Amino acid sequence: MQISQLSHPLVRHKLGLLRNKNISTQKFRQLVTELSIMLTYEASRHLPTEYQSISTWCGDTEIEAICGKKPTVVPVLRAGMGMLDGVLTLVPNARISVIGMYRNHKTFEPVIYFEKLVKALEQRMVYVIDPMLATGGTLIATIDTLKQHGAKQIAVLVLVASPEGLERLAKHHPDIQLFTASIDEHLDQNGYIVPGLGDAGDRLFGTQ
Ligand SMILES: O=P(O)(O)OC[C@H]1O[C@H](OP(=O)(O)OP(=O)(O)O)[C@H](O)[C@@H]1O
Ligand SMILES: O=c1cc[nH]c(=O)[nH]1
Ligand SMILES: [Mg+2]
Repeated sequence: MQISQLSHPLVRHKLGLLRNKNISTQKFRQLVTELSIMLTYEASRHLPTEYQSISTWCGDTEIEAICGKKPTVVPVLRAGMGMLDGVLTLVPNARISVIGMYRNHKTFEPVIYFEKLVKALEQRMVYVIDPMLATGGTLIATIDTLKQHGAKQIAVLVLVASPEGLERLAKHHPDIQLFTASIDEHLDQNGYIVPGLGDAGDRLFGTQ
């Protein structure tokens, strides 16, 4: 699995702001959007382009345009929804495939409760978005599902990843790319990332 941890000062700064438990729900959402834009910028680096002829004020010229089937972005409900605006800011024509999954509080096993995917996944770049990669169970199950439906080129965008979750995900899905703003210290006994962000879904939706 190819792992990219963003080292840009804006990413480090905004992630630091996000870790503060005293920020408002509105501020938390805004920072998640800004970080998602930067993750998308990195993750979309390898989209293919082709040359096209256009007319300009000074005559005809060749420009580069992104080509191929439109990418699909896959927010993992709920918390992944918080990253969607950021991704669509840079890739506004992306198709949206939704997977709903929550983690059982005792076993940490993922439970799938919604699935609506776009067609022709095998021809698209697939961007999976979820702020937290903790035990890795949710993303392993999400990618299992996407591959069963034909997805081949998969990149995962997370804000914070645990070393334990990364190792597990890499074992199950060595062929994917992963982009993260931070690889944190460890998981605690409740399956939370330390220092992490706390419960990202609750902080985004204001349900804590
Ligand atoms: O790597 P894992 O151990 O599987 O944990 C990570 C998952 O847990 C959180 O979702 P949660 O279950 O809290 O659902 P929510 O998004 O509805 O809050 C988070 O958004 C991930 O989807
Ligand atoms: O630290 C964690 C782990 C799982 N889900 C979260 O929202 N935060
Ligand atoms: Mg949650």
